[in-house]
Amino acid sequence: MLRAGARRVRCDGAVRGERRGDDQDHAARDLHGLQRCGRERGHGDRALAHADRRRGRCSRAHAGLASGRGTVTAPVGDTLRIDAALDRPGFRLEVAVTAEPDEVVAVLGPNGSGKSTLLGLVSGDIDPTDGVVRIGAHELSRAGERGVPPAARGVGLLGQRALLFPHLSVLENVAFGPRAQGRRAADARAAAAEWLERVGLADFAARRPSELSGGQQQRAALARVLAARPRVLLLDEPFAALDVEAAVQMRRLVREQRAALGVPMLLVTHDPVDVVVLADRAIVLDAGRVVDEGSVTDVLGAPRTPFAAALAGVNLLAGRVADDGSVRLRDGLVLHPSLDGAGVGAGDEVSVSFAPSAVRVRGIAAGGGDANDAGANDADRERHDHWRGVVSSLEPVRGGVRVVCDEHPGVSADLPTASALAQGVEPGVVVHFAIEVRDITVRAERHGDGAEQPDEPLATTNHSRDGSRR
Ligand SMILES: Nc1ncnc2c1ncn2[C@@H]1O[C@H](COP(=O)(O)OP(=O)(O)OP(=O)(O)O)[C@@H](O)[C@H]1O
Repeated sequence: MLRAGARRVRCDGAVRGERRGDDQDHAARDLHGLQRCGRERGHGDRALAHADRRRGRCSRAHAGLASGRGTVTAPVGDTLRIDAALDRPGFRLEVAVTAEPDEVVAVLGPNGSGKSTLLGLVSGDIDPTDGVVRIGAHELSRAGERGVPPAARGVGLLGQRALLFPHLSVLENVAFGPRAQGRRAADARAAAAEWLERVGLADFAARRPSELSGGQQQRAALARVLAARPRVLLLDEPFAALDVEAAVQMRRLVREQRAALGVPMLLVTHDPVDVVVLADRAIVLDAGRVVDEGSVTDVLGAPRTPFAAALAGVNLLAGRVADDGSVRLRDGLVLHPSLDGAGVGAGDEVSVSFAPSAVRVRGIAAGGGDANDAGANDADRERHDHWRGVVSSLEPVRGGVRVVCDEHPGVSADLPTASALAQGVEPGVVVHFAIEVRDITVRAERHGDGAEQPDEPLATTNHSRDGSRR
């Protein structure tokens, strides 16, 4: 069946998981090699030669997304659905994740939480132990059955390293996908030239990858993936190895292309900037389970998990709503945030989050007087929460210092370096903290869904940016 406007994709049973012929397997391996490997010198030449021979022998042999006779509909614009589990010794990934067409879902989580395993289920590197992976109505894999081979899935993968074929020109690298899919050399080159134009590399088409900067190589890799017209795009920390400027350009490029692509995308990253710039939704994995999911604003703005809090650079603390509507944190600090919309009442356990930069820090004048409190009127007290503490640590953060006090070790507060110096904020001194209550977010604490329950206040400094726990 063909649907108007849908991209026609050769199937021959591939997307139904049926056995395919040798020619197709060759082509599939070639394209998969293109997307995943590119390491082996000579692989690209051999693969191109395969593609050429294949065309001569069998005009119906296509890899991945080629169109041709006997095609079935596999439209761009299908939803990716992963409702599957994978067992390994000591680890089980069990997830239900969907990504709509034109939606970027950020996959977040600490090291070893299962992010790569999730991508592997989609790319076909790993078969599920239970469940199914689908694009639209097409099953890519089902537990216990032979899945669609990786290269026939129409899944594009852009990783940290460009992995271009070193001995091919940039143009030939990008043309590789269309050629492996059975397009004529002239067409494939024309398509490659168009993609190079789109990624701003038109003038570099004749160069070898080694003659490009890291950022340019990654742009060429993006062009190569997109020239293969994927139905799903997997982005596995694609900007992590780039310098700041190149990463900015690549993010912009991916953002520009995503609308044109109209395919579901999974983005694995440890960088909150990637999430904010590119993602529509985020899921947080921990020990193989989805422990939080929602809009980026929800997941990073009002995090439920220590990992998301660390990624977003916010304080995340556990507490309980008191009878008077205040929130008593486990370390004894009492705050008065609005509970509107949080769906919680007296006695409920909650997560409280706020940015360290939202906390004002003032040194207390010698003699114990508290300048802030002294000046605070009733209206001010209603708008702010105040507390004092003895500074236990100072650590540098961009543009300033992060202050933690003995009494509330889960609460970080940031202030400009000049301000810290001027006020004599240093370890051992007593300081005054204040926060506007409107800057505090409260969410109902979840129970029974596998979410990590913080039993201590969890400081933003407990996790490194790469997700490892310190
Ligand atoms: N090939 C493998 N064989 C056995 N166990 C594996 C294999 N690959 C990963 N694992 C284990 O599976 C679990 C999930 O690993 P995975 O690579 O998916 O995590 P991740 O979230 O991608 O981590 P990172 O952020 O470090 O890349 C870990 O416990 C890991 O040790």
